[in-house]
Amino acid sequence: MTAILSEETKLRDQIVSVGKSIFDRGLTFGSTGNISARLSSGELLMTPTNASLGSLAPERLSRFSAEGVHTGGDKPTKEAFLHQCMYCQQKMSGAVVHLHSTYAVAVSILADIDPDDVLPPLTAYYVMRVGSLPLVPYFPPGDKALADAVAEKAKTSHAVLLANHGPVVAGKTLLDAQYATEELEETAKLFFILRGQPVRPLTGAQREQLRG
Ligand SMILES: O=C(CO)COP(=O)(O)O
Ligand SMILES: [Zn+2]
Repeated sequence: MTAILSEETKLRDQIVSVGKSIFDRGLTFGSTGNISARLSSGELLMTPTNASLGSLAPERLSRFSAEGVHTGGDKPTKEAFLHQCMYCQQKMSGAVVHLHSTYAVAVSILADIDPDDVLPPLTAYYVMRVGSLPLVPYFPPGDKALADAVAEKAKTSHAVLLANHGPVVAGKTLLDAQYATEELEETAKLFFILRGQPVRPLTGAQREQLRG
């Protein structure tokens, strides 16, 4: 019992510190974005709706049973279904991060991107941490249809980009999900810096080497 409590306490504190770090560096703003993390019991902790990631309280995080029932804490994020879909499709995931990070959102609004894989493989770390990034068609935030559309794309990718909205990224741990989301945002920024210039993305063989 003590071990279970301490795992949960540590995870609650980690969600709060990751949220603050993300918010303080302007990677999401206002009350946008949400974070969830999975306990070894299968229960989920999630950020509450309308909460700023910069000032989360560990004891107020929403809690879900392994069966997906809200069992405690404040009213959960309106994207709770979306987070649950990511865990269903990406079985090894221990955490999911969703942000409204500016450059990734900007990419999600462009008319001429490849919906199967939005960003080119510009750097090794992008390939290592993100890999591929399918675009999920637009649905309003919190719409159950958005969660269903995410489930479809998340079958093949742990990172997806919501059209006219922002990224959703699953990771084995909360830090993995955080780092991958940050890598995605920086690559979106590079994409804009380099737009209109001839670029030399990583080749297929270079990508394979990183995956190997
Ligand atoms: O990013 C958001 C919706 O997509 C924020 O919603 P919540 O405040 O309900 O978490
Ligand atoms: Zn959102």
